Amino acid sequence: MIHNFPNLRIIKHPLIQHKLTQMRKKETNKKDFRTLLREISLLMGYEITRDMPIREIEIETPLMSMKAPTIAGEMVAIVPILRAGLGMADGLLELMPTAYEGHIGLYRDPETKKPVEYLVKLPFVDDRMFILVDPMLATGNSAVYAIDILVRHGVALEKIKFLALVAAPEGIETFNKSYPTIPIYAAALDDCLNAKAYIEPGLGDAGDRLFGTY
Ligand SMILES: O=P(O)(O)OC[C@H]1O[C@H](OP(=O)(O)OP(=O)(O)O)[C@H](O)[C@@H]1O
Ligand SMILES: O=c1cc[nH]c(=O)[nH]1
Ligand SMILES: [Mg+2]
Repeated sequence: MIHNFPNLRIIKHPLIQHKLTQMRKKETNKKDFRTLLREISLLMGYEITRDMPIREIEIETPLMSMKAPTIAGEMVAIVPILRAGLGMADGLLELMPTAYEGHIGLYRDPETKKPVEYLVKLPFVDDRMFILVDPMLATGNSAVYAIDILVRHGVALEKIKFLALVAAPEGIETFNKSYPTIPIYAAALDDCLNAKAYIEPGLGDAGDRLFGTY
C-alpha cells in the first residue's frame, strides 16, 4: 500500500538496513539486540544531525591562527521514551557525548493501548533541539503523549525531531493528526499493527528484548 507521509524520512543506509534485519530475527539474543540498536542509533544520529547549525571561531593551530567551524547554539537534548528508548539514546550519546539527556517514562496499558506516565525529567529548553527517541512507533499514542509533554515544557515544535527504528502506518497517521510538521526519522515503515497493536512484521517487544523482561 502506498502512503503519503511528507514528514517521514526513511533512512536507507545499507548498514542500517542490514543491522535492522539482524534485530528482527527472533533468534537474535538480548546482547546482540542491544548492540545492534546502539549501532543503528549512532548511524541514524549521523543522518538526523546533518542540519545542525555551525559557527566560526578563532583558534590557534600549532602553526598559526585560523577561523574554524564549530557547532553553534545550545547542545541538543536527547529524550528517550523509557524503557526501549534508552537503547537508542546510547548510540546518540556516543555520537554526541556532550548532549543533554531527558527522560520520559511511559508504558502502554495492555488493555487500552494508551500511555501511562511514570517519570518526566527534562533539561532546560534554552532554544535547544530536542531529539525524542523510541524504537517503535505503533499506535503513535506514546510518541504523541511525549511530544505533548515537551510542548508543555516550552519546547517549540520546530525544535523537535522524532527518531524511531520501525514505524507502522497507523502510528504515523495518529502522530500527524497532532504534529504533522515534526519530522519522523525511521529505518523502516512496516505493514500494519496486529490485534495486540504490535507492529507487523516488526521485531517483537523492543523493551522486553532489550532488557530480557516479559
Ligand atoms: O506507539 P505505541 O502504540 O504507543 O507503542 C510504542 C511504545 O510501546 C512500547 O513501549 P512499552 O509500553 O512496551 O514500554 P517499554 O518500552 O518499557 O517496553 C515501545 O517501546 C514504545 O514506547
Ligand atoms: O511492535 C511493537 C509495538 C509496540 N511496542 C513494541 O515494543 N513493539
Ligand atoms: Mg516503550
